[in-house]
Amino acid sequence: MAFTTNATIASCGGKLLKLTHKASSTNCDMNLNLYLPPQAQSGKVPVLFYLSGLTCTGDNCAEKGFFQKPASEHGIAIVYPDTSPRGLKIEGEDDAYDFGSGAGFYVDATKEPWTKGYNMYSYIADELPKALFSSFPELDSSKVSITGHSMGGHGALTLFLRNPGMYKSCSAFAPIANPINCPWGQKAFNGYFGEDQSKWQEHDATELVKKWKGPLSLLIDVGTGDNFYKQGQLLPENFIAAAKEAGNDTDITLRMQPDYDHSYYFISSFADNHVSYAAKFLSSKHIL
Ligand SMILES: N[C@@H](CCC(=O)N[C@@H](CSC=O)C(=O)NCC(=O)O)C(=O)O
Repeated sequence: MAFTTNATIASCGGKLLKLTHKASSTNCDMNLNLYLPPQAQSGKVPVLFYLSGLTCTGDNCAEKGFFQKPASEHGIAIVYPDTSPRGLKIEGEDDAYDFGSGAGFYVDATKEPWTKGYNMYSYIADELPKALFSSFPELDSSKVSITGHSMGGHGALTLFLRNPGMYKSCSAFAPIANPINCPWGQKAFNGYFGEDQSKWQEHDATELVKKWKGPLSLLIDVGTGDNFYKQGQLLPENFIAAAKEAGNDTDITLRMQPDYDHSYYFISSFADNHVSYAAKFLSSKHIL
């Protein structure tokens, strides 16, 4: 068994499993939470990955995101991964909230010493799903969607746009939508990639959407009271403008939610909408 189950917690009629496994891409043991809805006891269930933001582990959203209730109603499993490797003993790893531990940015670092395990792109896109699908036969590997918050919203958008067909749908809460043009993204990309701007562009949702071919559906929520939005860390308008310019057949819904901030009060207020959105695409009846 690839995973150790540290706890099994009853939640909304299903089970929240607190798991640990040894990951080669991140060069350390990784913790995560997996929510199995009640429907998983009698058949395969679709899977929604939730990527968390800066400073988070898989616990923040599992505890206060309010995803389990709608996931139980729709019969969807939720995967809540960690946001970086931990304890690699890289100098400076724990010095800042927005770089290193808790801030893996869902990229594979190309700059030393971060190459030692800061490979959250490969971990989320490849190693973790493979491990989960081989250990949990109740998870349907053909029906996978992705969502995320802030740094995790950037992760959700970029993984979706870089891997056409891998995910049935994508949505995001307050995503860092144009990291190459905001302080958080510039710090992270400079740290993980160095000055190679081509690498930066490969992990920028606004650059990636310009190259997207064919129809594109997305749901994005941002709060008008979000201080990080006001400081120019999120830049959702740049993403929308790039998608329009690219002339794609787009169905991108950007909802500016009045007064909401960047916190889990915001996420929990719209979690049911994002699970329902994924459910529509994960349903076998939905035609892509
Ligand atoms: N401590 C920092 C801000 C950290 C923060 O707000 N993290 C957000 C995600 S921000 C983008 O990725 C978060 O989800 N925090 C966890 C929580 O439970 O709220 C500062 O003071 O600026």
